[in-house]
Amino acid sequence: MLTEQQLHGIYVPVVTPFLPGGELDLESFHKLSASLVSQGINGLVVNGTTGESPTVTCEELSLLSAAAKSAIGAANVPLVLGTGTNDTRSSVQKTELAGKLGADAVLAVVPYYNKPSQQGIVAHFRKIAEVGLPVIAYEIPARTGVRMETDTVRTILEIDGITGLKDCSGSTELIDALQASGHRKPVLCGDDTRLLEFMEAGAAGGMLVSAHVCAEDLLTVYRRFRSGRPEEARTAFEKLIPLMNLMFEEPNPAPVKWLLAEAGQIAHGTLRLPMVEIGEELRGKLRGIGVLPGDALTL
Ligand SMILES: O=C(O)C1=N[C@H](C(=O)O)C[C@H](O)C1
Repeated sequence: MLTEQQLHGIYVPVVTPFLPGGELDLESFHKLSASLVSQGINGLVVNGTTGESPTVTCEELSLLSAAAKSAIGAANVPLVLGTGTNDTRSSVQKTELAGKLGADAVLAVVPYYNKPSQQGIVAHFRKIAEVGLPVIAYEIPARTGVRMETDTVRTILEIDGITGLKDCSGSTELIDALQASGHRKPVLCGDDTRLLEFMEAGAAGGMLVSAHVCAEDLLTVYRRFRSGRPEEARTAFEKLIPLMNLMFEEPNPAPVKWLLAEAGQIAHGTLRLPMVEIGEELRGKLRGIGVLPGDALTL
């Protein structure tokens, strides 16, 4: 079970590779996960936003979880499964399933689309936490359509079993307020280009789609910062920003899937509708960024 101390560093919300017909490509998933683990990442997140969770069935989640566990092997890398939906009952059922599958924690997004009140959001997280598996609450208002107030986040972080927060709120306002009021549960940054800004504000690391492509570089940034070398961390980090920006020039995970397929790290860049492949213009920009085979970024 994930502890607060383990919720630090660079977590990777791994893509869910599909075959051209849309079926799971477990072979690519296993290969990619094993490669990320061997690069020293601090946590593997399956079925997050980047994993196209709205399209993944419970049966598929079970297969992905087994493949992820096999890829992790004996490494000390926590497995986090995305179980959040906009229906509390189904989020609880998926979290129970995650427990049976041997996950170390779950990632539960703020309910999207149905626009719950702040009290409703707290009640949702209480129910999920009651399952007994560590929960990482996931704030991403640009996707969910509802923003948690700071007091709501404080209340949620005080619930037993809520281990920390993944913050994709778009600024450090929330983490600044949490730090100012003495809240110490770990916060992971989910906005790739803001990782350093968040760590300066007290974040324990990041859960970042870019880590598929530059895990070792992000780990270098993280370690330099944590060992008291912020300027060296910044020098390394700034080199990654153009790549990170391209990862969001079309909706995530389409850019990263295209790049991983082009680099031969997954067999196909297939997405499930309503996500579609990136266009020619972005392909050209990604080809020019210097991360395809033989072009590794060096910090
Ligand atoms: O899947 C995730 O976890 C992430 N989702 C964010 C998004 O898709 O907007 C981005 C972040 O890098 C990780």
